[in-house]
Parts: sequence; structure tokens; C-alpha cells
Amino acid sequence: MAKVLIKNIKGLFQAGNELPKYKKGSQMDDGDLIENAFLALEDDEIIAFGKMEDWGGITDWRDLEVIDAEGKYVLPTFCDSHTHAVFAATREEEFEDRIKGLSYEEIALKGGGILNSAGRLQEMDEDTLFEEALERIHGLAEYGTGAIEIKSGYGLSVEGELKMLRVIKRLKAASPMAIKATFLGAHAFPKEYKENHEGYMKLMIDEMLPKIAEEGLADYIDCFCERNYFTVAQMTRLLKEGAKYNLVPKVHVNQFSIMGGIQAAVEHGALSVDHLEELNEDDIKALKGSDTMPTFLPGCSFFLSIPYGKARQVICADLPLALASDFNPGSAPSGNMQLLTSVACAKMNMTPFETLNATTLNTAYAMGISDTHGSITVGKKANIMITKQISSLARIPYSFGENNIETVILNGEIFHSHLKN
Ligand SMILES: N=CN[C@@H](CCC(=O)O)C(=O)O
Ligand SMILES: [Zn+2]
Repeated sequence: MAKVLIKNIKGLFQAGNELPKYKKGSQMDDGDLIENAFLALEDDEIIAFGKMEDWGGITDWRDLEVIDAEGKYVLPTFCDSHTHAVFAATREEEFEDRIKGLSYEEIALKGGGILNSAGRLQEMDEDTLFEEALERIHGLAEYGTGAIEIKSGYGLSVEGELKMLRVIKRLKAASPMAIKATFLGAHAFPKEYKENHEGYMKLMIDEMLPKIAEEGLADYIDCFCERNYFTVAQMTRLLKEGAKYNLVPKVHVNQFSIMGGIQAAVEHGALSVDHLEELNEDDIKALKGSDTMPTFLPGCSFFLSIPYGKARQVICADLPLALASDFNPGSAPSGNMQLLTSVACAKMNMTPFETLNATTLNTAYAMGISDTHGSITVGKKANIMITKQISSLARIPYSFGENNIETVILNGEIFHSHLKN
């Protein structure tokens, strides 16, 4: 598909050549929607868009492929800025334990949770891990995800972490999705280091980080800063070490408790702070004036029955906000971004436009790909999705669980379509 014209689009969402790098406060409810629009793609780029009546300007194309989008909306594909999509096994048994009354934290303290996944990952070879992860993320693309950040963190040993990050590197090469890799060795202390936290800190700093840098395996560095996991001091030390290798922080903070992790992450130039189920006024103050993207993970709140992030408080403070899936086998076993918008509307009182901004433009920022993804902008990647014929864009969050996306185009090529040719 060298040249494509999508015509008669009912509404083109997030379209503009002068959009802000992210939307915040009241801007979050602005869809930058062009009604009755066209969109032109050439090779893997967006080259023009506008009202249908202005289409006449581009008439010199030959061999033009035309897609008629009458009654349908076109959006940039979702960017999922926080996932753990490389894993060896699902964890239904922990799901059942939670139904019976155990909490996520109690299961983890018994050796389940992240350590359970780490044990399973050790047993799986790199090729199988890669093949299963590729199939998994391409399944998400059918629901509109065009870019995805993936963390390590189920390795928890030098070989295990390198294996995960090498798998992510192979995914980058094998998939048309935009992929970013984050080193999350500090996801949990492995069993062998239960009584020797300093030993594991040294292992990450002296052995993992240099090897990761040597092979160019990570774009970002993460740390699960939480009670029973890593302290603010340990996170700070790690972020400083990561900075020596130009690894920008994107961190897990404030999932169960408020420990000052947001302030420390902001001070160290974090691109995003993620989870934030717990959030207070000091945290909001720390985020104000920073360029750190607060990121909520409502799939985790839903699945673990923990509080939802206070989206209205963040938006009312004139801050931006991003929504990511947290796709992982323990706390959020779904990477369906459409479903995420439903949960955010129903449980966090976000408007449909707010959720769509929070899963496209703002997550593109939160994964460092704003220059190429997250909006319909001339020169950006031709990563777009076409909805089915729907009454309004609010239908995406409204009809929870349904796949409202009919066609997904990644880098100018149709990746998936429900249309029968
Ligand atoms: N909270 C830390 N890490 C993941 C869960 C990982 C797991 O349970 O396997 C999260 O973001 O929810
Ligand atoms: Zn996570």
C-alpha cells in the first residue's frame, strides 16, 4: 500500500499539525476532531488530512488505494506505555486465591506473585518466550494497540533479565508495532537475596546494567518502589546508576502506599510515574511544573480490587494524565486498551475524549515516541485505526468488552481487518 486515501471519514480524532506534546487539564477533553474528513498516507507516513471538501488539493496521485470510511471514525493507534507483556505463564491459581480472600500482597509474601512468574520464566527458553510474546502483542494490535512499552522484571538474575531484554529486542525487529524496552531488574528481590538486599542491588548495578548497556538492550529503567519491594533510597541509587548509561526512569510508585517515590522520581527526571492508586496533595505538587507523566493503570485497580487513580483530581490540577494497560499475568491480565477506556470512564469519571487522549497522545509521550506516534500529524507514522460504523466515538468506552476497531494500519500496511475482501 504505497499511497492510501481514506475518504468520507465520519470523524478524524486527534488530528493537527500543532498539537501540544501532551494534553493536560481541560485540554484533555478536546478531541481535535475533524468531521467529514480525509486522511492520506504514503508509504509509512501520514502526508495529509483535512475536511473532505479540501481534498481536491491532492489530485496528482496515480495507483491510489482508496478506503471509504463512511460512518466510521479514524484515530491514531493506541500507545500502551506500561506493560509486562513478556512472560512465561498465566497465574489463574493466584486469581482463585484472591477470590477466596487472599490479597495480592499476601500472595506475594507467600512467594507467589512476581517471584512465581520469575520461576516460570527461568524454565522457558528464549525462542519460546519470543514466539509466545510476539503472538500475544499481535493479538493486542487487533484491538488497536500500535505501540507498546515492555518491561523485563521476571528474570531477576543476570541471565534471566538479559533473556527477557533480548526477547524484547527481537520483538522490536520482528513486529511493525513501535516497541520500547524497560529494564525492571528492581521488580522484586529474588528468593536467593531475601536476606541480602545489598547483594542484589550490587548484582543489578555491577553486572546487569553494564551488560544491558553493552548490548543496547534497554531504553528506560524502572523500579517497583513500594513497601516490601524497593525503598525510595534504593530506587534513587538505581536511577542514578541507570543515568550513567543514559537510561531514563519510568517507575512503579504509589500502588499500595505513599513513600515519597513520586518526588524522588521527578527529581531524577522520570518520563513517567506509574500506578498512583494512592496519591496525595504533596504528590500533585511534585508533579506540577515537571514534565513527568502521571500514568494510571485502571486494569490493575479493576483486577485487584484496589482503589482507582484519582483522575479528576489530577486533571483539575491542570496536569496531564496517561492510561496504560499494565498487561501482566498477575495484576492485569488484559492489554485491551478499548476496555481500559471503559473502565476509566465508568470508574474514574473520565470523559470518553479524556480517555482517548490519555491512551494515544499522552501515552506516546510517556513512552518517548511523541515525534512519530500518538496523533494524526503530517510526518508521523501511518499508524492508524478505523472503527466499525459507530454512532459516536463515545461508543468505544461505552460498549465495554466489544472490539469496535475494524481495521488497523501499522506503518502504512493493513495489519488487521475485520472486513471481508
Ligand atoms: N506492581 C508491580 N508489577 C506489576 C505486577 C507484576 C505481577 O504481579 O506479575 C504491576 O505493575 O502491577
Ligand atoms: Zn507494572
